[in-house]
Amino acid sequence: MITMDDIIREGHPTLREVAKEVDLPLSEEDIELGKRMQEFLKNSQDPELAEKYQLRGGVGLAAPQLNISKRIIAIEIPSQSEENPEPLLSTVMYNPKILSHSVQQAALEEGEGCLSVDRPVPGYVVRNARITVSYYDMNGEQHKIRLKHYMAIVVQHEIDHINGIMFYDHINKENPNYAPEDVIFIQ
Ligand SMILES: CNC(=O)c1cccc(C)c1Nc1nc(N2CCN(c3ccccc3Cl)CC2)nc(N2CSC[C@H]2C(=O)NC)n1
Ligand code: NI
Repeated sequence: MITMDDIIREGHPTLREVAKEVDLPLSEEDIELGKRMQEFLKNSQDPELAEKYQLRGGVGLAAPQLNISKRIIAIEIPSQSEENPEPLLSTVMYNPKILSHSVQQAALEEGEGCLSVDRPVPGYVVRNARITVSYYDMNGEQHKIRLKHYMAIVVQHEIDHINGIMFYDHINKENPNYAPEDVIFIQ
């Protein structure tokens, strides 16, 4: 199983590379990697397993964070309500691509954290509020989905990783708490 020891930290050159597209049809290896990335996220959200294996909680993970420079990201966003246990978004995206996005922007009110960054970096990470993403799933099916707010932010954070971009690259140097007038703040 993937643990924090497998996750490379800022300063490692792979985090600044543009990752390579994966070949289709997907190889067994790439399918297995996707499954392991998703399993890590689920484990990281389980209080007992996170404690037992000292995992930091995450809702997204990109292959470059495992020192694998491939365009693969895993997203596991748990349900926010007790009634509906279904996760908000649970998928592995191969060769994800943002096809279009809103002019409207959004930012997490509390700033962003990253499993490859072992320090808090305060400031607003201003991103597109809504995006249309195409990707292949682990069965090789192509999808085109529209995401907004928290889900859109998480997917943009992970797609940044396969392009060698870190969340703090987006934080305004002069004023980390800068955000456009009409930004949507996400709790
Ligand atoms: C510096 N301030 C902060 O970190 C920060 C501080 C407060 C609130 C937010 C909202 C913050 N921000 C932030 N919190 C998260 N989590 C909250 C905890 N959660 C989680 C943890 C444990 C079990 C289950 C779960 Cl669900 C996992 C997800 N995740 C991200 N990001 C940025 S986009 C990719 C995503 C990611 O997975 N990062 C590792 N940012
Ligand atoms: Ni990250």
